[in-house]
Amino acid sequence: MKETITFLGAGSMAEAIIAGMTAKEIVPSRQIIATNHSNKDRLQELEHKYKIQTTQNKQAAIEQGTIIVLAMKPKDVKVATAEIREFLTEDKIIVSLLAGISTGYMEKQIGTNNPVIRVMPNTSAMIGQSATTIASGNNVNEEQIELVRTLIHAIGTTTVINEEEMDAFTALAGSGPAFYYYMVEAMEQFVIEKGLDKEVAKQLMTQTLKGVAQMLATSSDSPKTLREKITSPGGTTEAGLKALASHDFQKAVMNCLEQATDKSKELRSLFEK
Ligand SMILES: NC(=O)C1=CN([C@@H]2O[C@H](COP(=O)(O)OP(=O)(O)OC[C@H]3O[C@@H](n4cnc5c(N)ncnc54)[C@H](OP(=O)(O)O)[C@@H]3O)[C@@H](O)[C@H]2O)C=CC1
Ligand SMILES: O=C(O)[C@@H]1CCC=N1
Repeated sequence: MKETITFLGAGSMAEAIIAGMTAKEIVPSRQIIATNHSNKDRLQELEHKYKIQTTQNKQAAIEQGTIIVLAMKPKDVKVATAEIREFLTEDKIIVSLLAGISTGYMEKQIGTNNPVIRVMPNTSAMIGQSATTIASGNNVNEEQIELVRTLIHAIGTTTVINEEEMDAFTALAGSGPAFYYYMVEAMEQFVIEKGLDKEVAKQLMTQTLKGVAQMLATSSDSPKTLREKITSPGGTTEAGLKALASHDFQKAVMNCLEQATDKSKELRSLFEK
């Protein structure tokens, strides 16, 4: 691919995408540029690790990039876009990773007719396993969305959605890995309390999770049926599930997703002023 990709922001998500893209060699490493607010050490770390280019000169970073990835926190978007506006020629595609922030706001904030595509990846991009959703703004054509899809495909699956669905999909897939990790952390506590071998337990837990993911992806059974096939009457699974139900597990999970979805909306209302 001939594109040059500039990351404005060099934190966790930028690194996960850079790691995924460089591993797949979708673009040569030297065609990836990263810049940030002020952390020079971080830029050096990324340059060293992924052989990409880094710079503190935002003008140079933007001028060289054909695809500009906004990878700062929503709270920093106003300052960040103001800093680059004058260097944005209209041929550049803007990809926004920002949770909650709409393409409409981005278009207004940038104040040009640049195409804006909103992308919600997750940190599994690092190993090419992100479940990424994409929604396009007003100035985007099919070719541009396909280009970004191809690029994002290097970090996992890509699904084009309506922008109204983005808040809920941010909860499910953008934040989603953290919710699964949280469950594994609880299992780790159990492993510690029982004095089990941590390495053995880790291997068993990760293989179990991989198996579950594969079953969900390939089986024609619903999650409920899959669960029921494990649950012998009067058995161990039933005992465990009863304990989860007694702590309102389902309610807790639904509430977790509801709160994450609402926060995405709240970010929009907070920063889109
Ligand atoms: N982490 C995740 O799992 C996911 C994150 N996202 C989205 O990605 C975005 C980044 O998140 P994450 O990587 O976790 O955040 P981090 O806090 O890890 O990184 C933020 C980066 O933004 C940089 N930055 C701040 N201000 C500016 C500026 N004015 N110009 C250029 N760079 C700037 C920071 O630079 P410095 O260090 O120098 O201050 C830092 O490199 C967020 O909007 C988030 O919603 C989306 C999906 C998943
Ligand atoms: O927590 C956040 O706001 C970001 C967006 C999705 C995952 N991390």
